[in-house]
Amino acid sequence: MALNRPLMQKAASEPSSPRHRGAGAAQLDGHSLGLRRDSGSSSGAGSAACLPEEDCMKLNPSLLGIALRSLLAIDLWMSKRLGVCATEESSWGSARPIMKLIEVSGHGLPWIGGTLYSLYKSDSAAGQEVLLNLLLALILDLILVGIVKSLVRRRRPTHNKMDMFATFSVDRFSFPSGHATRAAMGGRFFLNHLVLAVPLRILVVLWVFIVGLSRVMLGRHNVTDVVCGFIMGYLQYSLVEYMWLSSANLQRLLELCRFK
Ligand SMILES: CC(C)=CCC/C(C)=C/CC/C(C)=C/COP(=O)(O)O
Repeated sequence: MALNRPLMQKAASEPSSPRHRGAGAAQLDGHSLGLRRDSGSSSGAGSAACLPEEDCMKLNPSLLGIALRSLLAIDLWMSKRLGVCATEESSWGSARPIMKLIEVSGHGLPWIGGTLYSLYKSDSAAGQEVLLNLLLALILDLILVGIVKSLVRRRRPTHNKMDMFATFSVDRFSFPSGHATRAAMGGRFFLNHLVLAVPLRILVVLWVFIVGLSRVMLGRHNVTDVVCGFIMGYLQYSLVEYMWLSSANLQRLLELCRFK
């Protein structure tokens, strides 16, 4: 294989090689993932034709790459079509105020504020334990979503009107949807820690899905941002359960803080 190495090195050093694209190309969107055909053909069919079969396979798009690109193309197309409340002038523009109300119901501010207020009002040890764990879960969610958003750096859909209230700078990015992670995690939290009648349990599940759908309808997110947000929020809840702080441990933690 020594004979092929210079050729392989040449191919790898082509500017059109994904490895050599700038930082902007790390952004996960339709453009950077090559929905357009590459204009530079030197690393394409032309040079691939000169290589032995196994090297050709390395340069040709893999099945996984094609599947990913197709999924992204479908995602962008579906998200654009579903973004019917993106502006007042959109086809369902009159439903925008109700969508924004749903947006507020999944925002971090009322969730964290509501939990702090309930904690202040709570006079039972069991209630305080649940609320403190919910507060920690909400903070963990903000941190994890912030980290993933700043790593993936996917831009929000072009049809989104950036008029959200109380956002962090990472919220200019869209993957994953913070509302979706919070809704999925908060929904699971409610279902597991509140004794709710069946109609209310159904309402919680419906609310989770409506929050997710409203993100796409408002044009804030692509479908995959929301689906992955749901998965991430679901898993975050499992992590919270795993790291659950009992009231005895919380007491010890508070004493430790007081001691310091
Ligand atoms: C008490 C305190 C510091 C709360 C911060 C809550 C806050 C500003 C959270 C950000 C929520 C937000 C705008 C998330 C973005 O959601 P996407 O679904 O658009 O990703």
